[in-house]
Amino acid sequence: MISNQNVSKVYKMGEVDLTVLKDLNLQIKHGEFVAIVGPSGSGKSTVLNLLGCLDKPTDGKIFIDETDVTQLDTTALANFRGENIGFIFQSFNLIPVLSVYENIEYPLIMIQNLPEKERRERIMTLLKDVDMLDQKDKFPDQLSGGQRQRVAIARALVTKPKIVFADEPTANLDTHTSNQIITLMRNIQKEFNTTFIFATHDEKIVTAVDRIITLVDGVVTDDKRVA
Ligand SMILES: Nc1ncnc2c1ncn2[C@@H]1O[C@H](COP(=O)(O)OP(=O)(O)OP(=O)(O)O)[C@@H](O)[C@H]1O
Repeated sequence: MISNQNVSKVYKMGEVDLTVLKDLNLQIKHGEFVAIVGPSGSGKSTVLNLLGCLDKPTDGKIFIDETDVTQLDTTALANFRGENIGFIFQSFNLIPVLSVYENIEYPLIMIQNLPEKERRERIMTLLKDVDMLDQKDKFPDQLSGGQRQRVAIARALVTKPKIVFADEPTANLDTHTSNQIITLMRNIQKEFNTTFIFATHDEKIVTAVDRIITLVDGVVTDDKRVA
């Protein structure tokens, strides 16, 4: 369960304070498939960055299960992120000099001390799941947008995270490929009870999720279950 209490975020812009989130109180259970929607600049990415432990709130508390992540120092936060959280971005963020296989392997080498055999098994299973086994030795610039995003999804899942945050994961993809990617994430959610939290403008994602949280000017104005 992700739960936060009175979370706010203020960015300091020189002399000016820009408040982008006010008194956020959200609870998201394990296995939920949730979209955060709202106009550009409403604070969606900020919420993802805070709940995803990439950034700290100015005020308030964020619990992921029993851990108050706002109390962790930078190293502890990075370790917590590595063990519990995966990220998918609209720009894929693959490492250009690494092959598909190596891109997926990267978080395991960075974070977890897994034996080579288990590492290989996990990567090969995921390559099959995202239907990229025959592309495993290619480099990112030799792939289509949809293929890159499938690699990014495999990379986000290789550490077996409890929660995946996806910031506009379909923004650079055509309709058909977007639908494939959404179905892939839905299947993973069902199989592993992985929580997926999207920040998106994409109607295809909005119609696929179970819950829609609307943000306007840093405030939740609507939170509804749709499935
Ligand atoms: N590091 C930062 N420093 C200062 N202001 C920031 C920073 N990051 C975001 N902002 C501002 O905070 C507000 C919310 O930004 P955020 O990216 O969370 O919105 P969003 O809803 O995800 O927008 P979009 O749909 O365009 O991606 C915006 O006004 C933005 O300019």
